[in-house]
Amino acid sequence: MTIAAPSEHPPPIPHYVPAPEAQEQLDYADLAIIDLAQMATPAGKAALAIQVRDAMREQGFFYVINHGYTSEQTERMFDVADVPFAGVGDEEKQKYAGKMLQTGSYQGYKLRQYWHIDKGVHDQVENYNLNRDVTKKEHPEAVRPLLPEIREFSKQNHLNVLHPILRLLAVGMELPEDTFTDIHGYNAVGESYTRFMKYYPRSEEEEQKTGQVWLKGHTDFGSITILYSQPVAALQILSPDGKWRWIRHIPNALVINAGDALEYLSGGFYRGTIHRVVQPPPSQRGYTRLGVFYFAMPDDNVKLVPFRSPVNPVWVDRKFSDEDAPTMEVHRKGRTAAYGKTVLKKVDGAATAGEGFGVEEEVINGVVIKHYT
Ligand SMILES: O=C(O)CCC(=O)C(=O)O
Ligand SMILES: [Fe+2]
Repeated sequence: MTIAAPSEHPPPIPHYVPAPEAQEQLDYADLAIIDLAQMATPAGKAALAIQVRDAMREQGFFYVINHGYTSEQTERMFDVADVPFAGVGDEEKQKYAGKMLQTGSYQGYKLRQYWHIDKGVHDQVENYNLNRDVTKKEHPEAVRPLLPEIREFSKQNHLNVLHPILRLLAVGMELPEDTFTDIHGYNAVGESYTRFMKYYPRSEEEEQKTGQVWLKGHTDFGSITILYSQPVAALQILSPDGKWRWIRHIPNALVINAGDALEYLSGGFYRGTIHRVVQPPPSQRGYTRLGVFYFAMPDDNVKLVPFRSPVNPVWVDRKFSDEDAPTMEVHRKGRTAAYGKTVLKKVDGAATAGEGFGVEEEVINGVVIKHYT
């Protein structure tokens, strides 16, 4: 399959109108805003490296602005993102469903009700995932004319967002600037991918049984997650003081966080921050919530062993030794196949996450994975 260059006149598609911004005063996380335009000068870059290092170590989440896409381009991507959901019928969706359990890969649809959330309640969220090499799989008919744009979008995220951030993170721990970009090749074998995600309103019964949790607290398993800010408040991060705080919408900003792979590679210098998705506040209930993401991960053959650096010579609470460290391929397959499908074991939440927290565990490839409620 060959994919044409993006056309100057992209195919017309319906416009996705998101919910209005939340009316409520919510307890928002106070996150740093990283201006990538400052990368243009050496002094700006040095200052950014410090900002990114501190933001990543203190909160684990930050915003990025001036990433290269205009508001119009971002808005168009949200329209594109809705096509696999609103523009494809149920039967065709089934045909392109991902085979997570069999392949450990997310490519294709994750249909509604696939993940178990709590007390027999399953999720109400659809995903459509595409490898940055969009020719790796077949796509539903309505998506095919949009592949040139989606491929450009992945490339933009990989080269103009992910790579600059990885350079700043390497400098932040006094490693050569290309330490992390070298193992996140755009053309290498690996699964960095674009995800479109649509949450649908749930029934009152589902909300009650799950304590309004749509997606349990978790860390992402890749290295960096890029989320395109959208208006429906629902994403919360576990702040350093142990409180869940909301992520505020900043138009055309990106929300960035680290996942487990970066924690392993940095020897715990940067950590995967726990986040979850809950029912939106009353003023935004009854709307769908459309998400656009780029999930980045190291190349498949990368062994997830820490890079020692002058600021981080040893890793004290590491989960496995160098010899036992999995490759990214093994790590992602284990996490993808198991997610939402295994029986979780309840553990003493107060001891791990603080008073009032429920924690459940599962063991994947010998590593304990926690889920927080
Ligand atoms: O929908 C969101 O805002 C976050 C989703 C998320 O955490 C994930 O897909 O890993
Ligand atoms: Fe996540």
